[in-house]
Amino acid sequence: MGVKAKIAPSMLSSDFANLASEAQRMLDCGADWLHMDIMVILLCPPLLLLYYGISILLFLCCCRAYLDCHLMVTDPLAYVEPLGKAGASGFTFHVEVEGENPVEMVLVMTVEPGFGGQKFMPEMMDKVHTLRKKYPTLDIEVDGGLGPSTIDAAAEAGANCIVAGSSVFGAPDPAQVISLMRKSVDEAQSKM
Ligand SMILES: O=C(CO)[C@@H](O)[C@H](O)COP(=O)(O)O
Repeated sequence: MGVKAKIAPSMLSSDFANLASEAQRMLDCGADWLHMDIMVILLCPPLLLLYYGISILLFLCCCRAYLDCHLMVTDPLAYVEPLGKAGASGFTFHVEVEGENPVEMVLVMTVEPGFGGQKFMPEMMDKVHTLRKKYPTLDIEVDGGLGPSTIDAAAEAGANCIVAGSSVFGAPDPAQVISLMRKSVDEAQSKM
């Protein structure tokens, strides 16, 4: 058995006016984590900012800080090479995956960030596959376009942390979607 599946509904697809109850609903449906895009507050009208800001602060109080590294769609995998190995170029930040202060998770974006409901980019799976081969115990997260029709591609490439917004919040039975995605990750991990 490889790494544990962690299913993280993206709160970007939730009802923002009821953030706390939406979060609880997802936890009741079996979510392991709740994914929050902080960029959302930049898009809020000023009067709503305070309300959302307080909600988000309360929400974050219940969260564990996670040391991670994001790979945007156009970011090369070399960003997460160990420091000494890849060397640091003038404009590139390299992040240690192994060593004294390793990252705990690498997030491979599978859409351009901004909004939910976008199409999954299967070509990003090469990054996931390469990372998984190199780092068998690393938490590898994918975010964007994940749902019942795309989960197998991500799971088979080696992703174990799954961020999913519209497929979970838009489902008549979110618990069933969460469970299906967990099963796909568990099955893929059991073969690794
Ligand atoms: O960061 C983002 C998009 O910017 C994601 O967290 C989305 O919220 C995922 O939504 P779906 O693609 O699953 O609908």
